Amino acid sequence: MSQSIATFIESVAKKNPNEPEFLQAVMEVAETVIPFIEENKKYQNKMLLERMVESDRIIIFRVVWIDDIGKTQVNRGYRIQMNSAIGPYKGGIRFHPSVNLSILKFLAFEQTFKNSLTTLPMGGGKGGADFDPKGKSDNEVMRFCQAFMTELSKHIGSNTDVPAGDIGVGGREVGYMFGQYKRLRNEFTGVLTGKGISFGGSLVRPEATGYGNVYFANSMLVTKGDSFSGKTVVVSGSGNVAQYAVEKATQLGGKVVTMSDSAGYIYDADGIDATKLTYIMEIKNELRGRISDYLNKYPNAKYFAGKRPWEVKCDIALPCATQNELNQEEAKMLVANGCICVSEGANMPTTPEAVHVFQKAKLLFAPGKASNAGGVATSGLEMSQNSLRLSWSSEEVDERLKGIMLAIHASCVKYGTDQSGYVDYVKGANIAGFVKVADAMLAQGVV
Ligand SMILES: NC(=O)C1=CN([C@@H]2O[C@H](COP(=O)(O)OP(=O)(O)OC[C@H]3O[C@@H](n4cnc5c(N)ncnc54)[C@H](O)[C@@H]3O)[C@@H](O)[C@H]2O)C=CC1
Ligand SMILES: O=C(O)CCC(=O)C(=O)O
Repeated sequence: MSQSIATFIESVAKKNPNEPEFLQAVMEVAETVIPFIEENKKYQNKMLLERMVESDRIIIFRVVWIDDIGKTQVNRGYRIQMNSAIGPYKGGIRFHPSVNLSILKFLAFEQTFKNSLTTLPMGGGKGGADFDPKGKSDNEVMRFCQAFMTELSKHIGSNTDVPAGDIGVGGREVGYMFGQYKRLRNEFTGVLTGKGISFGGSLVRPEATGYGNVYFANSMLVTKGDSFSGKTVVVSGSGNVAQYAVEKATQLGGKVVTMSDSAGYIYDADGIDATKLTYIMEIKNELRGRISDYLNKYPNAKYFAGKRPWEVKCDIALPCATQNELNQEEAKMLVANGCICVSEGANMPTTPEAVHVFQKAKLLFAPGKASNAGGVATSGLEMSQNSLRLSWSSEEVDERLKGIMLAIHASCVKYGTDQSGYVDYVKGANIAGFVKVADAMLAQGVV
């Protein structure tokens, strides 16, 4: 690590103590962006990266609600408004007991670069609460969402900050939050994305992150004259992103053999086809059960409690669950087993040591800020449709999504190709994301 990177990281660490995830995300960007700044006079001595690691503002608030047995519950809510240089803050809301400032700052920082890559005018933000929707009734989730939005509504708006879903926040939660915003503000507006189709949602938004990840992985494979056809694919997670990654990978001719949740993974040697995936969607989206329930209907599959799927031999790996879910040992296992492509559906699922393993082995490796950008890009398309008061067909949205993923791939190739022809997609995504935000910040003066 160069002296300038070390000094920068040291100062960020000092100002942001006890925030390991945030520091990890900043370090990964600094490693590639600081050398780029040093080569480009235009970006020098403007403190651009120093400004980008400081949030525009952070809102932290109390969320009080009453559970089904009449007990008062208290949670902590957050919204990080990270950077609005290129558009209104945009990024999801996460409800998970692990939510804290470090995790949300890492996500908001990543989101700024990701949104820049989408080609659409969206700044970076992220929010959430340490609320655990698991085991809660529908009414409890609704009361929590209403209490959360009662405070959040003061800080967001269709031209200011437009939240959406993330872990623990899907169509149900977005619906409850939208209803409360409308009630408080008497305003029917595109203040959230991921809405239901009957009240301003976009077709293909639920599918977009998973589909987009597979489109991106496919673009990487195409650079090697390859495709998904006949490939064995290992997927982690079984939520929104994982489900649609499995659907698209299967449609493109891949055989997906694993899915997981925080308790373990299932391995189905015959492949998780469309019928089996419908069952997983029922387990996860309606019954809100565990991935192990898959064996109730498909007893030939195996369940590995407390384990992650990276030990399974595969050609392509799609980590779609959560941050730091794929470590150095697991990366070595994937490489040793002949994996050729890893494309992140989740945000920062691969630890920095694991990323280095993939890059050293010259694998096709895509960082989430590029490969999972299809979700927020389609949220951007939802915002456009809301502004136009129109709704586009599935085909039209999917075509635009494909076009955006191709454009992101091209940007990564432009900024990430080294002299040997190897594409460092991490470097490419970081620099391409940085350039657009930095240019806008320079044009807007010292703010
Ligand atoms: N929903 C979206 O449009 C986007 C989501 N992402 C990222 O994708 C990832 C998954 O998000 P969603 O599918 O939306 O959430 P979800 O709530 O629908 O699913 C989350 C999945 O991760 C698993 N999970 C959670 N914590 C875990 C842990 N500690 N260990 C193992 N598995 C765990 C859950 O069991 C579930 O399968 C997250 O990193 C999120 O930030 C990224 C871009 C957009
Ligand atoms: O669609 C959005 O605004 C949120 C997507 C998101 O949270 C993400 O890209 O991580």
